[in-house]
Amino acid sequence: MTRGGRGSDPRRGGGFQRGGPQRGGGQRSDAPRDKKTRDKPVDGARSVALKVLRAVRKDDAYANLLLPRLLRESKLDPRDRGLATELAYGTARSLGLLDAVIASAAGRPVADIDGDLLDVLRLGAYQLLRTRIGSHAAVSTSVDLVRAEHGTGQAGFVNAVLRKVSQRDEQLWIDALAPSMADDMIGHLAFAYAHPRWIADVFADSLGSIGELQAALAADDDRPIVHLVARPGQITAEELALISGGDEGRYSPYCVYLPEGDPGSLDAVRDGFAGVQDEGSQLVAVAAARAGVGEDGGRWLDLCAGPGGKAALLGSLADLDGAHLDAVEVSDHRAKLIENVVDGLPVTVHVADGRESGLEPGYDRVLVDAPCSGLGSLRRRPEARWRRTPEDVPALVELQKELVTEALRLVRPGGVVVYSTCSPHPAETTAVIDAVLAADDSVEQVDARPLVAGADNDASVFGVGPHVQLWPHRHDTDAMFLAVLRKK
Ligand SMILES: C[S@@+](CC[C@H](N)C(=O)[O-])C[C@H]1O[C@@H](n2cnc3c(N)ncnc32)[C@H](O)[C@@H]1O
Repeated sequence: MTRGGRGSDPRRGGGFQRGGPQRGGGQRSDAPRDKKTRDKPVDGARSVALKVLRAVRKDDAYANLLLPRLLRESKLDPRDRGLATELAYGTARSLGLLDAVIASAAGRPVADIDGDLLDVLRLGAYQLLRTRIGSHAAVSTSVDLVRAEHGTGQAGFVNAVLRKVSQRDEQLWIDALAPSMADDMIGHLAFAYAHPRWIADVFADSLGSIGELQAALAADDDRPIVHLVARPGQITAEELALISGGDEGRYSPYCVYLPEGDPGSLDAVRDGFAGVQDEGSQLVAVAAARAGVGEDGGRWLDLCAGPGGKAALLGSLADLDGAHLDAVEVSDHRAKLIENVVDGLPVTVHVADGRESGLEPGYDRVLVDAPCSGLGSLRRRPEARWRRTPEDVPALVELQKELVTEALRLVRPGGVVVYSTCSPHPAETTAVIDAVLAADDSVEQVDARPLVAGADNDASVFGVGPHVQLWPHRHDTDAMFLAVLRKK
């Protein structure tokens, strides 16, 4: 490992002011690099992870969309692909914790560190604090990445900061930097499990106990296994489990858990008999298809349908039932994505605002899978927790209420509206339902639990009802919320 020049090793005590490296380090340098250092090969898995982190920071990229493309284009072997995935997603999830540690080790706020160097520091700090990768490998590969792009001076800065980070393990850094449990339990857990404080507050409001909050935050940090949906009428979950080597789901009759392997390599997925879909999302579509409506006239509606996961499942069920699904989506691009997944099904896609779709009332079943903060799928969207802000929520709540109100106008008496969010935020879930029920006495809420429990489960695994709030730590699903409303 290169030591990075005079005074860059914090354990030797030289070159640091107030516990941090020299002020000059970490700022962009245009100094020419010599060919020898520039050409030193860098680690392939870490390069891919770094590209993802950089695109997330600079271009607002989505890690879970970009990484699979970069992996396909790379020549990495399966082991290195796994490492790149762990490093890109793990680092993107842990940013708040990593930045606090880096700022302390560097002796300056991360906002004062060059963004490109900060990406490398985050990647290195993640390896040091949250993986079993040895500190020598974590530091030296980070130094190589910087040297290849920026030359020896900046590499020295990164070397110095990471060596300082490596002097404590994660728990010691948490002890040093997080609020104490005695003073601020939620603040402590938010820091330790790398969640913004406001999200930990929201989860605490919804869960009501510190023990459960800790379990929920920890579950967001676990890498979730892939859930497959077996499209009804095309393949059964039993068959899909057999050919994929997975296990049938606990709640959804169409779900298969795929603990390992690339779902894209399965013929059933390539041929459209199966898809990737969280079991919680499947249950929303299942509830919409199962809810009692008396005689079903076969007019079904999905009012917020893009990119089409639930529309594809509902469309398959509609096909088996002799029904037809109208799928509304405001975004042209996302409407095209729906078209791709409902090909051959009795589904018509409409590009329209769900609040004024122009569709005729009289639907038997309407699904409102509303645009929301997405706080329920943080484990599947690594960087999302650091992008969302509490200020995003009020406008979403307004839109959610307007969409349910319109859905209730479009449903016939005796028909049902299923309202769902991929968020456990009480403002987006129970408060929306309470407001709708208070405003319209022609609407009643139906117990959603028996609709999702399946034959083998007691409805009480979904709480006290009448709505269902799923959680990763309780149900191994995304934290989907669903409520079923019937027009009297
Ligand atoms: C949570 S996503 C729906 C996910 C979808 N049901 C699925 O399973 O794939 C919400 C969708 O609503 C769309 N949307 C947002 N505002 C809308 C509006 N006013 N009318 C209709 N769709 C809207 C968004 O573009 C987004 O595609």
